[in-house]
Amino acid sequence: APSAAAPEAVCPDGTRVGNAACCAFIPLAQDLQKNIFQNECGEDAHEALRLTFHDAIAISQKLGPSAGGGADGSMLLFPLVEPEFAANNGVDDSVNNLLPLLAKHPVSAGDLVQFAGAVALSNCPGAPRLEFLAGRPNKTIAAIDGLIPEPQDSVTTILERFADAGNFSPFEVVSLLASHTVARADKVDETIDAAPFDSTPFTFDTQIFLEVLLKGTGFPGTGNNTGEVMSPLPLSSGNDTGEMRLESDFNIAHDPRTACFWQGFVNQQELMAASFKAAMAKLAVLGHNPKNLIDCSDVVPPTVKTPVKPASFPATKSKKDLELTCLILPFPSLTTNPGAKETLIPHCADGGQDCPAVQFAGPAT
Ligand code: HEM
Ligand SMILES: [Ca+2]
Ligand SMILES: [Mn+2]
Repeated sequence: APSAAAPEAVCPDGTRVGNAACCAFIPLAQDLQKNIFQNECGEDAHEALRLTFHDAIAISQKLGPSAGGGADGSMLLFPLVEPEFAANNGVDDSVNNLLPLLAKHPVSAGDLVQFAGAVALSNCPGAPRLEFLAGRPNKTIAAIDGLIPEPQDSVTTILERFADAGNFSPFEVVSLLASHTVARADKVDETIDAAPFDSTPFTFDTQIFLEVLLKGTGFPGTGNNTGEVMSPLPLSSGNDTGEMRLESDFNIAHDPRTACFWQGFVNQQELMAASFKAAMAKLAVLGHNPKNLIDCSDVVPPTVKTPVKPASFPATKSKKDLELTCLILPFPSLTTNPGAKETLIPHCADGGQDCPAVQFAGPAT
Protein backbone atom coordinates (compact mmCIF):
# COMPACT_ATOMS: atom_id res chain seq x y z
CA ALA A 1 0.00 0.00 0.00
CA PRO A 2 1.26 3.51 -0.71
CA SER A 3 2.57 5.35 2.31
CA ALA A 4 3.20 8.98 3.09
CA ALA A 5 6.95 8.33 3.23
CA ALA A 6 9.39 8.35 0.30
CA PRO A 7 8.00 7.01 -2.97
CA GLU A 8 8.82 3.33 -3.33
CA ALA A 9 9.71 1.81 -6.64
CA VAL A 10 10.33 -1.65 -8.03
CA CYS A 11 13.37 -1.81 -10.33
CA PRO A 12 13.42 -3.90 -13.54
CA ASP A 13 15.33 -6.65 -11.68
CA GLY A 14 12.62 -6.77 -9.01
CA THR A 15 14.58 -4.94 -6.28
CA ARG A 16 12.49 -2.55 -4.19
CA VAL A 17 14.14 0.81 -3.70
CA GLY A 18 13.15 4.05 -2.03
CA ASN A 19 13.23 6.01 -5.26
CA ALA A 20 13.06 4.94 -8.92
CA ALA A 21 16.10 7.13 -9.65
CA CYS A 22 18.20 4.64 -7.69
CA CYS A 23 17.47 1.70 -10.03
CA ALA A 24 20.21 2.67 -12.50
CA PHE A 25 22.82 1.96 -9.85
CA ILE A 26 21.92 -1.72 -9.50
CA PRO A 27 23.33 -2.86 -12.88
CA LEU A 28 26.14 -0.35 -12.39
CA ALA A 29 27.17 -2.04 -9.13
CA GLN A 30 27.20 -5.40 -10.91
CA ASP A 31 29.28 -4.01 -13.76
CA LEU A 32 31.78 -2.45 -11.32
CA GLN A 33 32.14 -5.70 -9.40
CA LYS A 34 32.40 -7.97 -12.42
CA ASN A 35 34.61 -5.88 -14.67
CA ILE A 36 36.71 -3.78 -12.30
CA PHE A 37 36.78 -4.85 -8.66
CA GLN A 38 36.16 -8.60 -9.07
CA ASN A 39 34.49 -8.52 -5.65
CA GLU A 40 37.83 -7.87 -4.00
CA CYS A 41 39.23 -5.14 -1.79
CA GLY A 42 42.25 -5.11 -4.08
CA GLU A 43 44.17 -2.56 -6.10
CA ASP A 44 41.24 -1.44 -8.24
CA ALA A 45 38.95 -1.00 -5.27
CA HIS A 46 41.63 1.02 -3.46
CA GLU A 47 42.11 3.26 -6.45
CA ALA A 48 38.37 3.92 -6.78
CA LEU A 49 38.26 4.96 -3.13
CA ARG A 50 41.19 7.33 -3.61
CA LEU A 51 39.39 8.84 -6.62
CA THR A 52 36.36 9.79 -4.49
CA PHE A 53 38.69 11.96 -2.42
CA HIS A 54 40.64 13.54 -5.26
CA ASP A 55 37.46 14.44 -7.11
CA ALA A 56 35.63 15.80 -4.07
CA ILE A 57 38.30 17.80 -2.25
CA ALA A 58 38.95 20.05 -5.27
CA ILE A 59 36.70 22.88 -4.13
CA SER A 60 37.50 26.02 -2.14
CA GLN A 61 35.33 28.35 -0.09
CA LYS A 62 38.12 30.96 -0.20
CA LEU A 63 38.66 30.86 -3.95
CA GLY A 64 35.02 30.40 -4.93
CA PRO A 65 33.26 28.41 -7.68
CA SER A 66 35.93 28.96 -10.35
CA ALA A 67 38.41 26.77 -8.40
CA GLY A 68 36.35 23.60 -8.86
CA GLY A 69 33.03 22.02 -8.06
CA GLY A 70 33.92 19.37 -5.47
CA ALA A 71 32.32 15.93 -5.88
CA ASP A 72 31.29 16.68 -9.43
CA GLY A 73 33.00 14.02 -11.53
CA SER A 74 35.30 16.60 -13.09
CA MET A 75 38.05 14.01 -12.94
CA LEU A 76 36.09 11.93 -15.50
CA LEU A 77 34.67 14.84 -17.46
CA PHE A 78 38.09 16.46 -17.97
CA PRO A 79 40.38 13.43 -18.08
CA LEU A 80 43.13 15.40 -19.79
CA VAL A 81 43.24 18.08 -17.10
CA GLU A 82 43.05 17.03 -13.45
CA PRO A 83 44.79 13.63 -13.70
CA GLU A 84 47.83 15.56 -14.94
CA PHE A 85 48.26 17.45 -11.66
CA ALA A 86 51.22 16.13 -9.65
CA ALA A 87 49.08 15.45 -6.57
CA ASN A 88 46.80 13.27 -8.74
CA ASN A 89 49.62 11.02 -9.92
CA GLY A 90 48.13 7.53 -10.33
CA VAL A 91 44.46 8.48 -10.51
CA ASP A 92 44.56 7.96 -14.27
CA ASP A 93 44.11 4.20 -13.63
CA SER A 94 40.74 4.59 -11.97
CA VAL A 95 39.67 7.39 -14.32
CA ASN A 96 40.31 5.18 -17.35
CA ASN A 97 38.60 2.23 -15.67
CA LEU A 98 35.45 4.22 -14.92
CA LEU A 99 35.08 6.06 -18.24
CA PRO A 100 33.66 3.06 -20.17
CA LEU A 101 31.04 2.66 -17.42
CA LEU A 102 30.13 6.33 -17.68
CA ALA A 103 29.40 5.79 -21.38
CA LYS A 104 27.34 2.70 -20.65
CA HIS A 105 25.21 3.66 -17.63
CA PRO A 106 22.71 6.55 -17.35
CA VAL A 107 24.35 8.15 -14.30
CA SER A 108 26.35 11.36 -13.92
CA ALA A 109 30.13 11.44 -13.61
CA GLY A 110 29.98 12.76 -10.05
CA ASP A 111 27.54 10.04 -9.03
CA LEU A 112 29.68 7.38 -10.71
CA VAL A 113 32.83 8.41 -8.84
CA GLN A 114 31.21 8.39 -5.42
CA PHE A 115 29.14 5.27 -6.07
CA ALA A 116 32.20 3.37 -7.34
CA GLY A 117 33.98 4.23 -4.09
CA ALA A 118 31.04 2.95 -2.04
CA VAL A 119 30.88 -0.31 -4.02
CA ALA A 120 34.66 -0.71 -3.77
CA LEU A 121 34.54 -0.32 -0.01
CA SER A 122 31.78 -2.94 0.31
CA ASN A 123 34.44 -5.49 -0.63
CA CYS A 124 36.65 -4.57 2.32
CA PRO A 125 36.00 -6.52 5.54
CA GLY A 126 35.43 -4.10 8.40
CA ALA A 127 34.34 -1.20 6.23
CA PRO A 128 31.11 0.65 6.91
CA ARG A 129 28.36 0.59 4.30
CA LEU A 130 28.63 4.13 2.94
CA GLU A 131 25.76 6.52 2.41
CA PHE A 132 25.13 7.29 -1.26
CA LEU A 133 23.14 10.23 -2.54
CA ALA A 134 22.44 10.50 -6.29
CA GLY A 135 21.80 13.42 -8.59
CA ARG A 136 25.06 15.35 -8.99
CA PRO A 137 24.72 17.25 -12.27
CA ASN A 138 27.25 16.83 -15.09
CA LYS A 139 27.40 20.56 -15.66
CA THR A 140 30.73 21.57 -14.14
CA ILE A 141 34.29 22.77 -14.77
CA ALA A 142 37.75 21.31 -14.31
CA ALA A 143 39.29 22.05 -10.92
CA ILE A 144 42.43 24.13 -10.57
CA ASP A 145 45.77 22.68 -9.50
CA GLY A 146 46.87 22.96 -5.88
CA LEU A 147 43.79 21.79 -3.98
CA ILE A 148 44.76 18.14 -3.34
CA PRO A 149 46.71 17.54 -0.12
CA GLU A 150 50.18 16.07 -0.58
CA PRO A 151 52.10 13.91 1.89
CA GLN A 152 54.86 16.50 2.24
CA ASP A 153 52.36 19.22 3.27
CA SER A 154 52.50 20.37 6.90
CA VAL A 155 49.68 19.45 9.28
CA THR A 156 48.66 23.11 9.33
CA THR A 157 48.41 23.21 5.54
CA ILE A 158 46.42 19.97 5.46
CA LEU A 159 43.99 21.01 8.19
CA GLU A 160 43.47 24.41 6.55
CA ARG A 161 42.84 22.78 3.15
CA PHE A 162 40.18 20.45 4.59
CA ALA A 163 38.56 23.35 6.45
CA ASP A 164 38.55 25.47 3.30
CA ALA A 165 37.13 22.65 1.18
CA GLY A 166 34.26 21.73 3.47
CA ASN A 167 34.65 22.80 7.11
CA PHE A 168 36.17 19.45 8.07
CA SER A 169 37.34 19.38 11.69
CA PRO A 170 40.69 17.83 12.70
CA PHE A 171 38.70 14.83 14.00
CA GLU A 172 37.04 14.41 10.61
CA VAL A 173 40.40 14.61 8.83
CA VAL A 174 41.74 11.80 11.02
CA SER A 175 38.52 9.86 10.40
CA LEU A 176 38.97 10.15 6.63
CA LEU A 177 42.51 8.84 6.93
CA ALA A 178 41.07 5.49 7.95
CA SER A 179 41.01 5.07 4.16
CA HIS A 180 44.75 4.46 4.34
CA THR A 181 44.01 1.10 6.00
CA VAL A 182 43.14 -0.15 2.48
CA ALA A 183 45.79 1.70 0.54
CA ARG A 184 49.12 1.26 -1.19
CA ALA A 185 51.40 3.70 -2.95
CA ASP A 186 52.64 3.26 -6.49
CA LYS A 187 54.03 6.72 -7.15
CA VAL A 188 55.68 7.97 -3.96
CA ASP A 189 58.56 5.59 -4.62
CA GLU A 190 58.54 4.82 -8.35
CA THR A 191 60.92 1.90 -7.84
CA ILE A 192 58.30 -0.21 -6.02
CA ASP A 193 54.72 -1.17 -6.80
CA ALA A 194 51.83 -1.11 -4.36
CA ALA A 195 53.67 -0.38 -1.13
CA PRO A 196 51.01 -0.85 1.61
CA PHE A 197 50.40 1.70 4.37
CA ASP A 198 49.56 -1.02 6.90
CA SER A 199 50.12 -4.77 7.13
CA THR A 200 46.48 -5.54 6.18
CA PRO A 201 45.79 -3.54 2.99
CA PHE A 202 42.77 -5.71 2.08
CA THR A 203 41.00 -5.20 5.41
CA PHE A 204 39.40 -2.04 6.73
CA ASP A 205 40.79 -2.44 10.24
CA THR A 206 42.54 -0.12 12.68
CA GLN A 207 46.06 -1.43 11.94
CA ILE A 208 46.92 1.80 10.13
CA PHE A 209 46.36 3.76 13.35
CA LEU A 210 48.54 1.34 15.31
CA GLU A 211 51.33 0.85 12.80
CA VAL A 212 51.90 4.56 12.08
CA LEU A 213 52.63 4.90 15.82
CA LEU A 214 55.47 2.34 15.69
CA LYS A 215 59.04 3.52 15.44
CA GLY A 216 60.24 3.70 11.84
CA THR A 217 63.19 1.48 10.96
CA GLY A 218 63.65 1.75 7.19
CA PHE A 219 62.27 2.29 3.71
CA PRO A 220 60.60 -0.43 1.60
CA GLY A 221 62.40 0.81 -1.53
CA THR A 222 64.68 3.79 -1.92
CA GLY A 223 65.10 6.48 0.76
CA ASN A 224 64.81 10.22 0.13
CA ASN A 225 61.39 10.22 -1.56
CA THR A 226 59.31 13.35 -1.13
CA GLY A 227 56.48 12.78 1.35
CA GLU A 228 57.81 9.47 2.73
CA VAL A 229 59.33 8.70 6.13
CA MET A 230 60.67 5.44 7.58
CA SER A 231 58.18 2.65 8.27
CA PRO A 232 58.35 -0.09 10.91
CA LEU A 233 57.98 -2.97 8.38
CA PRO A 234 60.18 -2.14 5.39
CA LEU A 235 60.99 -5.77 4.50
CA SER A 236 60.14 -6.78 0.90
CA SER A 237 60.28 -10.11 -0.94
CA GLY A 238 59.37 -10.41 -4.61
CA ASN A 239 56.05 -8.64 -5.20
CA ASP A 240 55.44 -8.49 -1.45
CA THR A 241 56.44 -4.89 -0.92
CA GLY A 242 57.38 -3.64 2.52
CA GLU A 243 55.23 -1.11 4.33
CA MET A 244 55.43 2.55 3.35
CA ARG A 245 54.70 5.44 5.65
CA LEU A 246 53.52 8.80 4.38
CA GLU A 247 55.05 11.82 6.06
CA SER A 248 51.55 13.33 6.45
CA ASP A 249 50.18 10.24 8.22
CA PHE A 250 53.19 10.29 10.57
CA ASN A 251 52.82 13.99 11.31
CA ILE A 252 49.05 13.82 11.83
CA ALA A 253 49.53 10.82 14.15
CA HIS A 254 51.85 12.90 16.34
CA ASP A 255 50.60 16.50 16.10
CA PRO A 256 48.95 17.89 19.25
CA ARG A 257 45.86 18.86 17.23
CA THR A 258 45.25 15.33 15.94
CA ALA A 259 47.35 12.77 17.88
CA CYS A 260 44.67 11.82 20.40
CA PHE A 261 42.07 11.34 17.67
CA TRP A 262 44.56 9.14 15.81
CA GLN A 263 45.52 7.08 18.83
CA GLY A 264 41.89 6.91 19.90
CA PHE A 265 41.06 4.80 16.84
CA VAL A 266 43.57 2.05 17.71
CA ASN A 267 41.53 -1.14 18.21
CA GLN A 268 38.28 0.87 18.14
CA GLN A 269 36.89 -0.75 15.00
CA GLU A 270 33.30 0.43 15.38
CA LEU A 271 34.15 3.98 16.34
CA MET A 272 36.59 4.21 13.44
CA ALA A 273 34.16 2.77 10.89
CA ALA A 274 31.30 5.01 12.04
CA SER A 275 33.49 8.13 12.08
CA PHE A 276 34.82 7.35 8.62
CA LYS A 277 31.30 6.82 7.32
CA ALA A 278 30.14 10.17 8.70
CA ALA A 279 33.11 12.06 7.27
CA MET A 280 32.75 10.31 3.90
CA ALA A 281 29.11 11.37 3.76
CA LYS A 282 30.31 14.97 4.01
CA LEU A 283 33.11 14.48 1.48
CA ALA A 284 30.83 12.84 -1.09
CA VAL A 285 28.49 15.85 -1.33
CA LEU A 286 31.03 18.68 -1.42
CA GLY A 287 29.75 21.30 -3.84
CA HIS A 288 26.14 20.12 -3.56
CA ASN A 289 23.15 20.83 -1.41
CA PRO A 290 22.22 17.36 -0.15
CA LYS A 291 18.58 18.45 -0.18
CA ASN A 292 18.75 18.42 -3.97
CA LEU A 293 20.05 14.84 -4.03
CA ILE A 294 18.15 11.56 -3.67
CA ASP A 295 19.09 9.06 -0.99
CA CYS A 296 20.09 5.89 -2.82
CA SER A 297 21.96 4.29 0.07
CA ASP A 298 19.76 1.23 -0.38
CA VAL A 299 21.56 0.37 -3.64
CA VAL A 300 25.02 0.34 -2.00
CA PRO A 301 25.90 -3.36 -1.63
CA PRO A 302 26.12 -4.55 1.98
CA THR A 303 29.70 -4.91 3.15
CA VAL A 304 31.21 -8.41 3.15
CA LYS A 305 30.69 -10.08 6.49
CA THR A 306 34.22 -11.48 7.02
CA PRO A 307 35.04 -10.79 10.67
CA VAL A 308 37.91 -8.43 11.46
CA LYS A 309 40.56 -9.36 14.02
CA PRO A 310 41.36 -7.04 16.89
CA ALA A 311 44.34 -4.77 16.35
CA SER A 312 47.63 -6.52 17.09
CA PHE A 313 51.32 -5.74 16.93
CA PRO A 314 52.93 -7.23 13.82
CA ALA A 315 55.38 -10.07 14.62
CA THR A 316 58.47 -8.85 16.52
CA LYS A 317 56.80 -5.54 17.50
CA SER A 318 55.37 -4.59 20.86
CA LYS A 319 54.48 -1.75 23.18
CA LYS A 320 58.13 -0.80 23.46
CA ASP A 321 58.17 0.19 19.76
CA LEU A 322 55.41 2.76 20.21
CA GLU A 323 56.17 6.45 19.81
CA LEU A 324 53.22 8.18 21.44
CA THR A 325 52.55 11.87 21.81
CA CYS A 326 48.97 11.65 23.10
CA LEU A 327 49.64 11.07 26.76
CA ILE A 328 46.13 11.62 28.13
CA LEU A 329 44.68 8.42 26.62
CA PRO A 330 45.62 5.00 27.97
CA PHE A 331 47.05 2.81 25.21
CA PRO A 332 45.04 -0.40 24.68
CA SER A 333 46.68 -3.66 25.61
CA LEU A 334 47.27 -5.65 22.40
CA THR A 335 48.78 -9.00 21.54
CA THR A 336 51.76 -9.52 19.22
CA ASN A 337 51.32 -11.77 16.17
CA PRO A 338 53.47 -14.92 16.34
CA GLY A 339 56.73 -15.12 14.39
CA ALA A 340 60.41 -14.53 15.03
CA LYS A 341 60.92 -12.42 11.89
CA GLU A 342 59.55 -9.13 10.63
CA THR A 343 56.33 -9.81 8.75
CA LEU A 344 55.98 -9.81 4.97
CA ILE A 345 52.79 -8.21 3.65
CA PRO A 346 51.10 -10.25 0.89
CA HIS A 347 50.79 -8.48 -2.46
CA CYS A 348 47.43 -10.06 -3.27
CA ALA A 349 44.15 -10.33 -1.38
CA ASP A 350 44.33 -14.15 -1.74
CA GLY A 351 47.76 -14.17 -0.09
CA GLY A 352 49.62 -14.72 -3.36
CA GLN A 353 52.03 -12.57 -5.34
CA ASP A 354 50.33 -12.51 -8.75
CA CYS A 355 47.13 -10.50 -9.20
CA PRO A 356 47.42 -7.94 -11.99
CA ALA A 357 45.13 -4.93 -11.71
CA VAL A 358 42.41 -4.32 -14.30
CA GLN A 359 43.49 -1.63 -16.71
CA PHE A 360 41.30 -0.29 -19.48
CA ALA A 361 42.93 1.94 -22.06
CA GLY A 362 41.74 5.52 -21.84
CA PRO A 363 42.61 9.17 -22.32
CA ALA A 364 43.99 9.92 -18.85
CA THR A 365 47.72 9.60 -18.19
C1 HEM B 1 46.06 14.35 4.25
C2 HEM B 1 45.40 13.89 3.26
C3 HEM B 1 45.91 12.84 2.34
C4 HEM B 1 47.14 12.72 1.75
C5 HEM B 1 48.32 13.66 1.87
C6 HEM B 1 47.11 11.49 0.99
C7 HEM B 1 48.16 11.01 0.24
C8 HEM B 1 48.18 9.80 -0.42
C9 HEM B 1 49.27 9.31 -1.21
C10 HEM B 1 50.58 10.04 -1.46
C11 HEM B 1 48.93 8.09 -1.67
C12 HEM B 1 49.76 7.16 -2.54
C13 HEM B 1 49.43 7.35 -4.01
C14 HEM B 1 50.37 6.54 -4.88
O1 HEM B 1 51.59 6.78 -4.80
O2 HEM B 1 49.89 5.63 -5.60
C15 HEM B 1 47.61 7.80 -1.19
C16 HEM B 1 46.91 6.66 -1.45
C17 HEM B 1 45.59 6.48 -1.12
N1 HEM B 1 44.77 7.39 -0.50
FE1 HEM B 1 45.35 9.10 0.40
N2 HEM B 1 45.89 10.90 1.13
C18 HEM B 1 45.13 11.70 1.93
C19 HEM B 1 43.81 11.49 2.28
C20 HEM B 1 43.03 10.49 1.75
C21 HEM B 1 41.59 10.42 1.88
C22 HEM B 1 40.73 11.43 2.60
C23 HEM B 1 41.20 9.30 1.22
C24 HEM B 1 39.84 8.70 1.01
C25 HEM B 1 38.76 9.02 1.54
C26 HEM B 1 42.38 8.65 0.71
C27 HEM B 1 42.40 7.45 0.08
C28 HEM B 1 43.53 6.84 -0.42
C29 HEM B 1 43.55 5.51 -0.94
C30 HEM B 1 42.39 4.52 -0.95
C31 HEM B 1 44.85 5.28 -1.41
C32 HEM B 1 45.40 4.01 -2.04
C33 HEM B 1 45.30 3.98 -3.54
C34 HEM B 1 45.90 2.68 -4.09
O3 HEM B 1 46.12 1.75 -3.31
O4 HEM B 1 46.16 2.63 -5.28
N3 HEM B 1 43.46 9.42 1.04
N4 HEM B 1 47.16 8.87 -0.43
CA1 LIG C 1 44.24 -2.47 6.93
MN1 LIG D 1 47.71 1.72 -6.58
